[in-house]
Amino acid sequence: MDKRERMIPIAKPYLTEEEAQAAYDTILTGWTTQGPKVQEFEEKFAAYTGVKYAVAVSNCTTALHLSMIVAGVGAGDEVICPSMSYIATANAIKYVGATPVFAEVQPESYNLSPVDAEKKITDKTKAILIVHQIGMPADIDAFKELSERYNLKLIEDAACAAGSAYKGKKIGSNSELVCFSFHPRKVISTGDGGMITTNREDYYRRLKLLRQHGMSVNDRVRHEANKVIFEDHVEVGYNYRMTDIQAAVGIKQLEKLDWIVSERRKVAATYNEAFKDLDFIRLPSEKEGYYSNYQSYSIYLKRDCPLDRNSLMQELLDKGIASRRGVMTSHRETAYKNIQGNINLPVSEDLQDNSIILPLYVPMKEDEVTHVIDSFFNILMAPRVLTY
Ligand SMILES: C[C@H]1O[C@H](OP(=O)(O)OP(=O)(O)OC[C@H]2O[C@@H](n3cnc4c(=O)[nH]c(N)nc43)[C@H](O)[C@@H]2O)[C@@H](O)[C@@H](O)[C@@H]1N
Ligand SMILES: O=C(O)CCC(=O)C(=O)O
Repeated sequence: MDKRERMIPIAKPYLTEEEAQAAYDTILTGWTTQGPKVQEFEEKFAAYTGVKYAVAVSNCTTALHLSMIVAGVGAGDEVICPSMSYIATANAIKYVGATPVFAEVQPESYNLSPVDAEKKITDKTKAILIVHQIGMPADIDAFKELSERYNLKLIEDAACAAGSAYKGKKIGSNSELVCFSFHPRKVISTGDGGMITTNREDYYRRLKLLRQHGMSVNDRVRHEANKVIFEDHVEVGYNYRMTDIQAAVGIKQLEKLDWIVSERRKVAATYNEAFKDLDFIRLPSEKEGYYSNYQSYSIYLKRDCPLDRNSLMQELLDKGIASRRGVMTSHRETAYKNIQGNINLPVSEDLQDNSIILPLYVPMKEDEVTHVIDSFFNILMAPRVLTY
């Protein structure tokens, strides 16, 4: 066995023979791009999240882009969002010519702070884009109240949050536009893929048009028609379709979602229990009413942690354990660094620099979990020569 095979990876999608068979069967039907499987996946996803409509797209980045358009965000507008998110969050705002205005996150949850978000509101603000970072729901009620008070649109980037819940309701049903990802680093995967959930029929209709070139009568309808029908392209749209092959996989993944989340939560609980007495770290915590799918398990290393974050990552890697740095901040990426002048986000920067994400996937064997825990202790508790 070479070293890569022995490695404990950061993540692994839970894909089985069942998903492979579903993709195989779909290929043999001869209808491979957006068609009946996409429709079935949408209906099942809408039922799962408790909304009227779901629209499948190629990934969560395109879901966010289309959501910006239907929410009416455009050139000259500002959208408040966390910098601490995968760069796709900010990019979707840029795609429509608007400006992402980065606000701080709360250190315990890695999620947008309603207090700082309110400070960033100007007369150009059109929307707030909240992110349920690494699967932990953001403070949705506070943002609903804020967006109502200032007459702003509220959009949810739930890329990481399929299967998470807020005050007893699945993420997806709490606001007008909620965007999901099925990238392989997420809890369920269709290879790549995305979904938008909404209760608004007008949004639903426009999203369906926009994802397929603004086509008034789609190919499937024309295919099945026994009368000649011609389509019109009613506005400039996009090719943001999900394929039927992906949707067939998604249907099988959705059936497993609650089970996958419960398995992920068991691993998170084992980590929490093992590390609970280490004073120099802060563990993830769920407030009352918040239910995380633990898309990632992130630990914050406090000032008195015996080892810096990057050295800890390297020593874990030397023991065959992959880890990742804390969630990135967009304002420190080259693409955003210079466009909005000096941005001061000390909490986000500190979290990015001093957090570490540990492996978590399904099925994670008991000896793998134990190896991560033991290695974490051995590395951090090893006697060290003090260099100061
Ligand atoms: C939430 C964010 O998480 C991810 O950031 P990250 O730094 O934690 O993880 P990444 O290194 O990008 O995740 C890739 C890891 O996810 C696992 N993986 C397993 N299968 C795949 C795959 O097919 N494609 C990719 N890209 N990754 C796959 C592997 O362990 C691989 O190393 C990013 O992929 C972002 O795209 C994502 N939004
Ligand atoms: O592009 C990526 O690496 C991840 C972004 C994502 O999750 C998505 O667009 O669905």
